Amino acid sequence: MQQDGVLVINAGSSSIKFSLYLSEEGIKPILTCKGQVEGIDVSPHFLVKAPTGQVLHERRWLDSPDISHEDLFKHLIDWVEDHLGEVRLRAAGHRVVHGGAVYSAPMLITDALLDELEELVPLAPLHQPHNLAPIRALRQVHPDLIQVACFDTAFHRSNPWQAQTFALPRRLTMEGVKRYGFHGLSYEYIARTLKAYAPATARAKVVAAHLGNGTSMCAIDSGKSVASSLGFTALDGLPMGTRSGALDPGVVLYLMQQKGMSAAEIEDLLYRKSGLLGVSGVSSDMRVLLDSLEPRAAEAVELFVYRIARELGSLAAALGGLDALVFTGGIGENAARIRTRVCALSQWLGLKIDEEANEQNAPLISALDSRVSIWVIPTDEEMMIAKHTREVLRALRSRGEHI
Ligand SMILES: Nc1ncnc2c1ncn2[C@@H]1O[C@H](COP(=O)(O)OP(=O)(O)O)[C@@H](O)[C@H]1O
Ligand SMILES: CC(=O)OP(=O)(O)O
Ligand SMILES: [Mg+2]
Repeated sequence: MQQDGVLVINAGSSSIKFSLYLSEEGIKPILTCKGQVEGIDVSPHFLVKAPTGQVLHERRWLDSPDISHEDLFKHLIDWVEDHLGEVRLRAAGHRVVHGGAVYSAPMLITDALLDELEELVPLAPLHQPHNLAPIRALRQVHPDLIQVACFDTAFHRSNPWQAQTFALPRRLTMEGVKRYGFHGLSYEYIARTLKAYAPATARAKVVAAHLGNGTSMCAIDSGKSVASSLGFTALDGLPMGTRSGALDPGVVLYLMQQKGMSAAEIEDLLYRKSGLLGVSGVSSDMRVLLDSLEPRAAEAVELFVYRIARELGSLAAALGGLDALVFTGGIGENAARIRTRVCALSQWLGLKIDEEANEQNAPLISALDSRVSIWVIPTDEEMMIAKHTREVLRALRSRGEHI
């Protein structure tokens, strides 16, 4: 029997992730396989797994920094098409990092929308071009395929105006120079999953920490985002793998006026050469830093942890209290040492970790007498994209469109 499929694409700066879901009306999307090309620009590695963890396909391009995102995406899509079997591709859902001031819900992709999203490339140079390229590539080979953009900024549109506004002249705010926040698909998934684990906690005051290559934190009140650490661009807030996080804007003026740096050079410095990489001089990869004996690697880790603990205080203030902290993202889900350090610096807020549960990355890692509950929840941005894409399909069908 032929089944309908939804392809989900989450294209990042150094990886392209995909998932293929079966999509039957009234039934939760069923995952059939999940894959990713990692290490783009160094030595790409393509790996596809079944939900059981069984490896379905693997290929490496050793020392091939020249192979482009486009070539790798083509390889990925060829593999998907060869393995669709009885599945008829109904739609493709994409993570698009920046939705700007206008888009606060998943959108059906049209040429006009693509052009508008293209204008936001300067606000997310590490992500937006790679988010849009697979959409364009798929439109070329499958012009009739329904494609849906799911925005990382959308979940934060519930923020009160104070959380969205910079203290700049109003005309700039009116132009859209304001805080958008990112990692929204991840936070939406965390809010939903916490509701399943602990419904009363999910209705309370929660801070979620998405600690990955991109890192941010979000204050969630009764399931809604009220503040987050990322801003106009995905450069604000915490130090990240290669991004600086929040800076005194005077640093940018100094770099321009005293050092004569161009906008492109400053962009390169702040997006690609700063953060954990810049401070350690060793790596942007937390695993490497945690294993390193280099003192500057330890300092980079300590700065990362210090800034997370400070941000937690700030977001607790935005919430007017704190009932739960959730760790997610590659670092948040796996690095017990980082969680221990953050919680140790946050004892004053009523956090007390259970070290044994923490070592096991257990969902609930707080001690019984911790006032604030502490959780580790693996995120699933792809699942949220599949869900939103099905909702758009359903809306199109209910408008009588033949799809
Ligand atoms: N076991 C682990 N211990 C410490 N850090 C880890 C571990 N596994 C992954 N990480 C870190 O997670 C980060 C990548 O996070 P991830 O969320 O996968 O990134 P992306 O933002 O690219 O999706 C890297 O810094 C990596 O070192
Ligand atoms: C917005 C952002 O930083 O995303 P990522 O974690 O995928 O880099
Ligand atoms: Mg990520």
